[in-house]
Amino acid sequence: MNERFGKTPELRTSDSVQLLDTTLRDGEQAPGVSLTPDEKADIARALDRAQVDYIEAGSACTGPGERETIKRVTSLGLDATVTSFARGVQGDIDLALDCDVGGITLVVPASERHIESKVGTTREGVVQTTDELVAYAKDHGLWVEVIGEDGSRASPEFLEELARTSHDAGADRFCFADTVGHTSPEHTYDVVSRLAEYGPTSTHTHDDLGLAMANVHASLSAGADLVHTTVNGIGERAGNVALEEVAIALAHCYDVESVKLDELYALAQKVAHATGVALPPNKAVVGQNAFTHESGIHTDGTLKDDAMYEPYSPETVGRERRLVLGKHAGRAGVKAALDEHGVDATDEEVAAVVSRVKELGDRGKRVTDADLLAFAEDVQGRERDRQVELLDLTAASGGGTPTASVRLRVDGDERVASGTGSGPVDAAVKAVRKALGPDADAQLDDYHVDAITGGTDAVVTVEVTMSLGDRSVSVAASDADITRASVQAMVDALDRLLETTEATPEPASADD
Ligand SMILES: CC(C)C(=O)C(=O)O
Repeated sequence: MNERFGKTPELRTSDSVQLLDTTLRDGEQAPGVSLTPDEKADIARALDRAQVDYIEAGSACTGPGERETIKRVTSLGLDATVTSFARGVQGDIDLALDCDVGGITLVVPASERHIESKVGTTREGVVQTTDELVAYAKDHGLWVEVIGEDGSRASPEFLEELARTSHDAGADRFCFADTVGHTSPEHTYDVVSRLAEYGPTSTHTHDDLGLAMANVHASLSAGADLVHTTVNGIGERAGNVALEEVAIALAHCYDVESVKLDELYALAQKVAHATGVALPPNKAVVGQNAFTHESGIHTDGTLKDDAMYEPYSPETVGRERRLVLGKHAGRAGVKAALDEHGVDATDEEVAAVVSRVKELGDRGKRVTDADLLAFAEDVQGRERDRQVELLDLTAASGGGTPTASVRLRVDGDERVASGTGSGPVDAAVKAVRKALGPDADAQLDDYHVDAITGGTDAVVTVEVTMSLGDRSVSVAASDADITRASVQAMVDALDRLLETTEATPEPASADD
């Protein structure tokens, strides 16, 4: 998949890398994140669709609720091996066994801090417990990975002793853990090389210094062949290494397959939605901007050759490329956007629209399709008759079922409709759809709210992207009332979409 000069670099020892995804355990330990059993089951299915090898579903020792959830995941019949986190006590292994897991990640203290201050034991005690518990778990048919917690602050000699003990007792793997995300790739390389001498080795990295990914690569070059990841990199504090970044880097730089790449975006969105941890726009692979081009130079280059400013195609990870307009827009991008909306424009007209787009962009505004089309109409001296206009909106919520009614002007006639929904915006949107009927059955592709000012009296801007057939438009509207801004944006988007349709949309019948 990679276009490079020379040979594909090889990972030193492993040409196949497995992933253990811990979104449902370490990811859920991110502050403010709590997943319902349904959400965990849903995410586990998505991880399995992506062909992740191991799914850490939670910590069975957390309580009865968590155990029910882990059981729910183990009962899904996934291809992945479902594991539970277990502390170094037999009771935790028994609780994991009650949940029918296929394996455990058995965590024992490795640094002096964890051995003495946290657990209150000795190195000898840790070695003996590890030996006994690995044997116990293996006797009960489990896949066992021993994790030396705080391994990056532990004595490398002691880690070696723990790795040797674990493998001698029958463990399937030993994991190097940079628990506080503080170590360097050089230290990681050194320690993991030593651990890999004793048997299969994994790596668990955190991003406190922004080095989680570098430490994964140091681990793999040093002989590790399993990486702990979380979707979108969520996890304790600054988070863990992100599954999607590990997977694409392995494929792109080393031609090593780990998971199904085209499932990554859907997976990222599912996790962002369930956890409430939004994707930063500039996030690698899954951020809104990862395949979006705005500047004139980049847009022009991309229109000439898709790969001009992209390392790999967006389809690889289940996404699409977007060209957007803003203060850096150039002629090629504006011309392409006008063509897309069926607007013919001379070079002079395109130049005039470019200045208007830049002017709006300079004021820090997002330039929507509706803005672009309005500029083009103005520059070309065209008057446009609106087909659909919002005349009035009333919405009620609080207590009973949220309801809304709208009065629209559609091709000169007034129409009134009402609807109910999960909230006032949903109810109002349903009322608009009812008033316009099936001909205006456009799909809402994106709905985005921004508060322009702080406080409860903030003006909000709602931006919607809607599509009808193969046409799509984005429109923004601002108001102090979020329902009104939403409905106005949607009505304006429908008006733009219906512009090229000859027919007047017929209202929905009572049964629709
Ligand atoms: C692997 C475990 C104990 C962990 O979450 C960590 O070390 O960060």
